[in-house]
Amino acid sequence: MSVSAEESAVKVCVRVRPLIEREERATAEDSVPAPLYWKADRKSIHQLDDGVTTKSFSYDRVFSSSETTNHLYQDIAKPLVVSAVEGYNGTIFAYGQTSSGKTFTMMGSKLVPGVIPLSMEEVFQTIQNYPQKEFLLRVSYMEIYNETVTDLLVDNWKRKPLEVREALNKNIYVADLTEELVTCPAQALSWVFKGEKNRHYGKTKMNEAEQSLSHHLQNETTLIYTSSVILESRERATQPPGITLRAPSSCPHLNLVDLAGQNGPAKPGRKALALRKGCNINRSLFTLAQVIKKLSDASQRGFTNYRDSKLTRILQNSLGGNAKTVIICTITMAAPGGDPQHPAVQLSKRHVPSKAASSHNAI
Ligand SMILES: Nc1ncnc2c1ncn2[C@@H]1O[C@H](COP(=O)(O)OP(=O)(O)OP(=O)(O)O)[C@@H](O)[C@H]1O
Repeated sequence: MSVSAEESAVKVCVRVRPLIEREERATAEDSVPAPLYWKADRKSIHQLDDGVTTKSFSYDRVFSSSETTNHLYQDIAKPLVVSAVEGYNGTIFAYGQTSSGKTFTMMGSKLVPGVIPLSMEEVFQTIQNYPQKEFLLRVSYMEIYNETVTDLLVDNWKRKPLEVREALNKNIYVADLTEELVTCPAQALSWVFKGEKNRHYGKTKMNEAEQSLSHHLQNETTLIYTSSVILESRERATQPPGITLRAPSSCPHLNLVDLAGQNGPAKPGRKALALRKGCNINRSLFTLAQVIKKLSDASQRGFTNYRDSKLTRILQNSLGGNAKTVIICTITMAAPGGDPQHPAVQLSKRHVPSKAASSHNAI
């Protein structure tokens, strides 16, 4: 089975989150609105300098701040989840600066479920449409921290670095990664919650005031989290009793990945180790951005070196080939966009120095 040529196997989207209270005013005492650094339309975002568009970046889709998670899910994630049940590998990435809405989009809350719980429900609902197949569903949850892979479904004291290996059939796998058998969405989600709880929050040598912004700063050293649903299936045997003729099984992976916020340039107080970690964060994200660009843009040819980082090596079978990929860049209009390392800038399909850009209808 292969992804049909007319539909692109990689979709790059942007999700704009609504402004939060602290962004709505220029300063705490001020009633003046904070400046906006971006505007958006259905397929592009535009960098603003003093309200004037300076550059525009295009994507498969831009979701405005008024579009719900469910809307985003139905539009770009559901087709990929359904394909995973049908046998394609699939990966959904959330990528964005700290506090840009990755967790809101991927995990959501009880009231507004995110892409992960919605996908779990979908998987179990969709397999009902295939009574001729038997499914064996498993969940894993790993962390890539400083280019080291660990299993977040095992207790802290038992955790050790895991090796990435290649099987005889050329499939890449993480040796000894726990895969828990699941039989309903709630059970699958409970393993994801366990993995979330075991996340690694590194501490940086920032000053007290910075530490107090802990939720944001923790992400300076929070890296890459991948929860996967492994959808092993085979046709039910229809032979008379006593004859065992088993059809070959298919075993696609549905990977749901939370990528670290971008790690900015060196800040005072950060020591050498933290800097090395920064390089490794950037290695994974840089290599991923290169791979995504090559896969999503037919004009970008050449050898794709998946081996350049742990993330792309592990996801090698799920990127390109028999696979579908969606990447959701979360942004806020209130964060400056001039940095070429900005996630949305790194992953844009194309950017145009703007004149034409200002003629787009903003959303
Ligand atoms: N689309 C949205 N609609 C409404 N609120 C949102 C949306 N996206 C994010 N938020 C809110 O913005 C805040 C930051 O979002 P969130 O925690 O998801 O960001 P994050 O990128 O996961 O941050 P961090 O990297 O620090 O973990 C939260 O209070 C969240 O509820």
